[in-house]
Amino acid sequence: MRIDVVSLFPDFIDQAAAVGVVGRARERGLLTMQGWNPRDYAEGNYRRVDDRPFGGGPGMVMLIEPLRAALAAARAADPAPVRVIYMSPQGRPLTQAKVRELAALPRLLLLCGRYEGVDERFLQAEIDEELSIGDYVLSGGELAAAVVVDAVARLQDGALGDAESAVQDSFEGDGLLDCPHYTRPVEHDMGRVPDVLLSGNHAEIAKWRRQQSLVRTLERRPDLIDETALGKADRRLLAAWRAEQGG
Ligand SMILES: NC(=O)c1ccc(N[C@@H]2CC[C@@H](O)C2)nc1
Repeated sequence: MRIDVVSLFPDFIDQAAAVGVVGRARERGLLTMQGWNPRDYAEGNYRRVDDRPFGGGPGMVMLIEPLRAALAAARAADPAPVRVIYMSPQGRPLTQAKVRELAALPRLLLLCGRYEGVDERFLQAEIDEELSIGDYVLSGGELAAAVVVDAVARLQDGALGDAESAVQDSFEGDGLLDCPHYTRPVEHDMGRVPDVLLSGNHAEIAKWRRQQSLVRTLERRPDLIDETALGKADRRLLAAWRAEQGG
């Protein structure tokens, strides 16, 4: 997968995507990235990339032309079709389902704004979709873009050592929250590892983990689960847990 990032701080993303799973995916050629700085395409000796907003008000707005030139250069760098995404609080919320959709594409281009944002005419003309990583305002789109890069990179085939671990994550596969995880030591002043995980009984371990995911999702994020839509096995696991709780 190729990801181009249009940003006034292209190195920012590069550093955020240089370590861990994403860094390894890039080393393995599973993901290639390139940054494009609109300032490199800005005219005049001040190389302006922003200007004052029509209608007044605080702050500055990013100019169309430097963005248009940077986007054109990025498009031309590779023949593959590209999905152009603008990161902003006005975008649709990023979900794991959307991440899976994006991870399957050959190319993404992430547009990162600064200041008060981008001239609306550019967005209307050039953007395929606008995405938000959450209902809060950041000083630039770069951190939001880095989130998209991380989420799609880890889903590239071969990115995670054990492909399984991508499936067990929260929101993976069935949209439930992840179960708890434990490692050595078995005994600790903070508590003991649940016996089922020490049993070697993989069927029981899988059931316990599923039950934990169901219970945690119901307790912490009931908005993510529709109990009436659960299968018989899941309903049985919940009933058993409630019985144990004396519920
Ligand atoms: N929640 C988000 O995904 C998000 C994205 C971008 C952002 N800030 C940039 C700065 C100016 C404008 O381009 C938007 N804030 C929040």
